[in-house]
Amino acid sequence: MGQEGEGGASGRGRCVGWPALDERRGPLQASLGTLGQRLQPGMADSAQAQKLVYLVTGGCGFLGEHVVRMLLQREPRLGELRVFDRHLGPWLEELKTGPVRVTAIQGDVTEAHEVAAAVAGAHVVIHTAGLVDVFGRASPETIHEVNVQGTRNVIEACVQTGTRFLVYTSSMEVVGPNTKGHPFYRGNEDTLYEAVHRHPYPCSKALAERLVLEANGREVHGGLPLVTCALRPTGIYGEGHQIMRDFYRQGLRLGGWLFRAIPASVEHGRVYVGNVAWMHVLAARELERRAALMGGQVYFCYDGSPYKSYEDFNMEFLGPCGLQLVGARPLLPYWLLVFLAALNALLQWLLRPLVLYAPLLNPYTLAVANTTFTVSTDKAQRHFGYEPLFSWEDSRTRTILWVQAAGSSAQ
Ligand SMILES: NC(=O)C1=CN([C@@H]2O[C@H](COP(=O)(O)OP(=O)(O)OC[C@H]3O[C@@H](n4cnc5c(N)ncnc54)[C@H](O)[C@@H]3O)[C@@H](O)[C@H]2O)C=CC1
Ligand SMILES: CC(C)CCC[C@@H](C)[C@H]1CC[C@H]2[C@@H]3[C@H](O)CC4=CC(=O)CC[C@]4(C)[C@H]3CC[C@]12C
Repeated sequence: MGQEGEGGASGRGRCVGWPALDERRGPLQASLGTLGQRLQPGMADSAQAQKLVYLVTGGCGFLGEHVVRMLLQREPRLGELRVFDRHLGPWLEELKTGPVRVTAIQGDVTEAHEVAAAVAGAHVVIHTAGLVDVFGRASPETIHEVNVQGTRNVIEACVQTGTRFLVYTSSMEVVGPNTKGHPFYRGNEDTLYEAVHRHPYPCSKALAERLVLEANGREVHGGLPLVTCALRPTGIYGEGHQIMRDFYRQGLRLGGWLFRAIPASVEHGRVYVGNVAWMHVLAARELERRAALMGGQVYFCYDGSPYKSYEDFNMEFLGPCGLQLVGARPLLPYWLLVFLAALNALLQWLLRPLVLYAPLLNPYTLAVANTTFTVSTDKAQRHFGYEPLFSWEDSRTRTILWVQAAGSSAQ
């Protein structure tokens, strides 16, 4: 961790039941061979400084696609854009006809040699690839492998190949909500908070974030220091948000009604995907010039989206699409929700040998949705000039248009 954030909302909490980082070192060192000798990129030290090679891992995901498009629109020094993902999207083809060279790389972050090959020669890596699973679809081991070992592979690839700038997509979940349900009200990067994780997803994000921050300053091939930072978005919404689309479809199936489950007074932080992408592009752009300030730092990522409960916030989009949220108060008592969430968890465990049962409601998602967690900070603005690119009105309109289109099609 850098100068700021010591002892605060640092994400250095405990991961209950998980091994310490050092116990899971990967074989990357051995598998890299001579890759490190191919290039020694640095953004300001060559005649080619104007044209940069960017790599976006997870570039075909919800956030990744927005980062890719944002880079193409807003990074004038972009010479080549490498998009690395386990599943490449067909939309990439249309980008290949533009002025910037776009290279699609199908690969797996858990495969060290695939990561190293993609990283070699890149000036900047934006590492968004991750397994986002809070519903029990994937095993804890798989989540750890992708999110922690995958991140370790990215770091080692940077070190071995001489890539100096790494921006990591972390999550507000590395801080909380914690397992005790403590509220985090308009907190910032230094707010004291007891981060205790039990769920594999926040655990993995916290461990990965720590790896990234500790890698800041490591000597990369060629002798220069690695510069890293981590961005912690709150709950992301916008075009491509599958859970929003699922709520919309569920509401349509229920005749246009959704039923309140969470008190309106519980605030849940949300941020528009376009602004998250913009913050990544800005952070990546400024990392070299402001290495001493930004290196090893974490930044919460949020914008002017209103502070509301998870359901009331969704209604900002689903309401104009014709849905109604029934009830000024939760229709079911909280103890019953807790019971149902526990029942779902039990059923998931019992049915696992036969079928994957992974409903939205489980003890973890209930705790997250039912605990106030919002941020308010100007650290990203002070350190690298982040201001949201999209106003709340723009973000809302864009999201509504997408929900309307996605809800009625098979997108
Ligand atoms: N969705 C949200 O509300 C938030 C997401 N985040 C973080 O943002 C990042 C992106 O998340 P989303 O776009 O929401 O998820 P997503 O699932 O839409 O995107 C993740 C991408 O990573 C790729 N990926 C997964 N495993 C891979 C592997 N082994 N090798 C290569 N690629 C792999 C997937 O194919 C996918 O395209 C993640 O790191 C997540 O932890 C952080 C805060 C909030
Ligand atoms: C009626 C139920 C209790 C409503 C369930 C809603 C949940 C599915 C979602 C409520 C909050 C969401 C999470 C939150 O926005 C923060 C996140 C950050 C990430 O890094 C990944 C996604 C997520 C964990 C997000 C997942 C869905 C919710 C739990």
